[in-house]
Amino acid sequence: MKILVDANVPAADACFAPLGQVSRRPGREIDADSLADVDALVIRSITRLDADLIEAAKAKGSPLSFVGSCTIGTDHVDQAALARHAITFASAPGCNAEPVVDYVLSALMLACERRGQSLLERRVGIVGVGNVGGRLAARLAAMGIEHRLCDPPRAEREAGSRAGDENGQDFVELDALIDSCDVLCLHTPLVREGRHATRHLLDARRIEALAPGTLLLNAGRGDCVDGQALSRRLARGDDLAALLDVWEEEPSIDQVLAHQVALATPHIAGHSLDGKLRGTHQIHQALVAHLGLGERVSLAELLPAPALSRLVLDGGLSPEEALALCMRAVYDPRRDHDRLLRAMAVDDPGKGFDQCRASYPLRREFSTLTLELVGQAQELAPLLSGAGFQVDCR
Ligand SMILES: NC(=O)c1ccc[n+]([C@@H]2O[C@H](COP(=O)([O-])OP(=O)(O)OC[C@H]3O[C@@H](n4cnc5c(N)ncnc54)[C@H](O)[C@@H]3O)[C@@H](O)[C@H]2O)c1
Ligand SMILES: O=C(O)[C@H](O)[C@H](O)COP(=O)(O)O
Repeated sequence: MKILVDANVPAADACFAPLGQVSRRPGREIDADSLADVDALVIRSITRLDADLIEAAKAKGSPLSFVGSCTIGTDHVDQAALARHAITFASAPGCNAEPVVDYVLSALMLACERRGQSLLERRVGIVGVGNVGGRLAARLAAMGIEHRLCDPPRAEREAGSRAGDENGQDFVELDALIDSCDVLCLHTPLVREGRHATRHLLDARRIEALAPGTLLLNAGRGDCVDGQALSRRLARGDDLAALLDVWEEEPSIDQVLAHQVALATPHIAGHSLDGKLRGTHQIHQALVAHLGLGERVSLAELLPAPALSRLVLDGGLSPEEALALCMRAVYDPRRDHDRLLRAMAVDDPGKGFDQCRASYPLRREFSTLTLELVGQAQELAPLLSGAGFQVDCR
């Protein structure tokens, strides 16, 4: 069988060569011609697989019977159009939820430090409490950081049973969340229509309602926030800080907004090596199941050992200092902000955005670092393990 794989899918040969003949192509260049003789397609989020492309490929006689997206989000795929042609579809739920949470904690820590505030004393509102938002809530709870949850679809589904997360928190309405939190984190999918549509969920009215000093972070989808309204609000300079990983019109993002926000990153919140490999491997599993075969490679075989696996902490660090040190040892979001602004300055901005993602530096997850806590530093164990690190008390 012929398998076409986006050029930015890691471990494609290990996962797909045992199953057929693999060819690679940049995700934005996958068109009907390239699908003409392809049985299985493996993509990431930048390939817009809409009804027109699927119909055009089928009109060319494409034998396509499987599409796998190595991503959590699925808004780039018209699943109804695939179903009309009996094409099996699989995505990779949860594959990069952990690195998104690493990103959120690192970004919030940085923003709080810059403002001379303590992350541990802020109240975080989480919008969208699924794989990402749920894991964020769990880590915040373990770190003792106050948080509130907003997820109307879940609140509805779970009405009657206990609504809320594992820690027994109830869901609140978005407007109430905005009124009561000084940090707002968006982890919603892009839902274009229906009662719980998320396009411009944060519209001009809600952006106006954010109190001065609020930190607004979006790592869901760019269209969930009205970028123009946010840009107008930021232009007033009343101390709202926006931390954006996702943007409207990616890769040709609003250049004014990119320079107004406190942190601008090129849709890489989930781009740890671990998260990408989990995504590829989940699609490997889906494809072998589709073919009625067994797994050909395990995830453990794909994951290399981390370059930094152990750090020894002795006494003398405050909880905030220890957290910042350990987070930055694994992931420093300033690198991604600086890379993006540099890349957009020297090249066509859209190309620069894509280039930053395609050449993304190796990044591992908090859980790959073991912290050896010695003496007084052992008091930090609950906080540091709550943040997601492995902890070893001697
Ligand atoms: N920036 C990145 O790199 C990155 C990485 C992974 C995922 N994502 C995005 O984050 C989204 C969420 O990921 P996930 O794994 O948590 O997905 P998920 O499907 O597990 O959870 C999404 C949650 O959002 C809720 N939701 C839907 N509509 C809502 C609304 N109107 N208001 C509030 N909540 C609503 C759902 O009920 C669900 O609980 C993905 O769909 C993807 O678009 C981005
Ligand atoms: O939905 C997802 O999983 C994420 O948004 C993912 O990290 C997007 O990355 P891409 O597929 O564009 O490389």
